[in-house]
Amino acid sequence: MPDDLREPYTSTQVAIVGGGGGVGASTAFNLLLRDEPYDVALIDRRPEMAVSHEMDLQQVVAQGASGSVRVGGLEDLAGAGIVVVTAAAPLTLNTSRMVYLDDNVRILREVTGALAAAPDWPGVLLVVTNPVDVLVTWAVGHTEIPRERVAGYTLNDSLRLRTALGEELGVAGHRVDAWMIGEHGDAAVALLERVRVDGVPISVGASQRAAALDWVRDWYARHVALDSGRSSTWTSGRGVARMVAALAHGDDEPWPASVVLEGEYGIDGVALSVPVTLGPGGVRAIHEWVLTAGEDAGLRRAAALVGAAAGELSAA
Ligand SMILES: NC(=O)c1ccc[n+]([C@@H]2O[C@H](COP(=O)([O-])OP(=O)(O)OC[C@H]3O[C@@H](n4cnc5c(N)ncnc54)[C@H](O)[C@@H]3O)[C@@H](O)[C@H]2O)c1
Repeated sequence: MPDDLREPYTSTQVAIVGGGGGVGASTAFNLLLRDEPYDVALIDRRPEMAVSHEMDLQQVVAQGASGSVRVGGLEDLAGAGIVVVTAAAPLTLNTSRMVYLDDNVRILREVTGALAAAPDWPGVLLVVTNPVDVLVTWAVGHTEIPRERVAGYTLNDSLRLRTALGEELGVAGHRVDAWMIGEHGDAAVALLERVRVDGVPISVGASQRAAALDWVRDWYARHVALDSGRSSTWTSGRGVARMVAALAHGDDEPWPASVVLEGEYGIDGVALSVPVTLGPGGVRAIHEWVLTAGEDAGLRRAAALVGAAAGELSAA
C-alpha cells in the first residue's frame, strides 16, 4: 500500500469486559467515533447483550467509523493493549458505591485470573467498575501487574464540578477547569483554590462554592433515587474512550485517575484519584499538587476509608 494511504495510527486492541452493559457499550461507541482506530472486543456475562451491541455498532462502522467491533471472550484479554473493566453486579438503590464491593471484586478476580494466564502481559488495566478506588487497590495488591499499568476512571467527579461551577459562574462547563481528587464517592475532595475559566485562574465566592459543592455531593443520591437501573453511561463512555486514547497514544494533559500511591501525597498502598499523565505503558507521572490543609486532611480521610475497605477484603 502506498505510504500516503496508510492509516496514521496502528489500531489499538481494546477489550471491554462488561461490554454488553451501559458504560461498556457507550465506551465502544465512542471509541469507534474517534479518528484513530480501535479494534474493540465486547465481553459480557450476558452474551445476547454483547451480540446485540455488536450487530448495532457494525453499522456505526459502516457509517465511516474507524476500527472494528466484535464479541469476544476472556481469552481475548491477553492480546489486548488495554482492558477496560465495566463488568458489574446489577445496579440497585443504595447510598454508597461501596455496597457493590463484594460482588464486584469477585468479577474483577475473574478478569485478573484470565490475565494471569498471560505472564508479563504488557497492557493496561483500566477499571471503571465501582467502588473504583478499592478495586484498583485490590488489583495492584493481588496481581503481578505493576501499579503504573492499573488505573481507575474517576473523571466524572471533576466533570460534575465543572458543570456546577459553570452554572454558578454563568459560563459553559467546558470553559471551566476544576478538579476533584481523593475517593470516587463521599470522600472526594474539591480543589476550589485551583479553578480556571478559559485557562485563567479565578476566585470562586463562598456562596458559589457552597452551591456547587451541594450540587456535586448530592448528584449520586439524586441519580440513584431515580431507580433507573442505569449509571452515567453517556458521560462515562465518552470519558473512558478519551482516557483509552490518552493511554494508547499519550497526551500531555493532566488526568484525574485512581492509582495506587507509594508515598505520593504522604499516602502509601492505597489507590486514590490524583492528577496523572497518561501514555502507552499506563501512568507516566503522578503530579503532586500543593494542597491546602483542608484538602490534605480530606485526602487523608479518603485514604483511610479506601484503605479500611481494601483491608476488609484482604481479611475476608
Ligand atoms: N468510575 C466511574 O466513574 C463510573 C461511572 C459510571 C459507572 N461506573 C460503574 O461501572 C459499572 C458498570 O456500570 P453500567 O452502567 O455499565 O452497568 P450495567 O449493569 O449496564 O453493565 C454491567 C455489565 O456487566 C456484565 N457482567 C456482570 N458480571 C460479569 C462478568 N463476570 N463478566 C462479564 N460481564 C459481566 C453485566 O452482564 C452487564 O452487562 C458499575 O460498577 C458502575 O457503578 C463507574
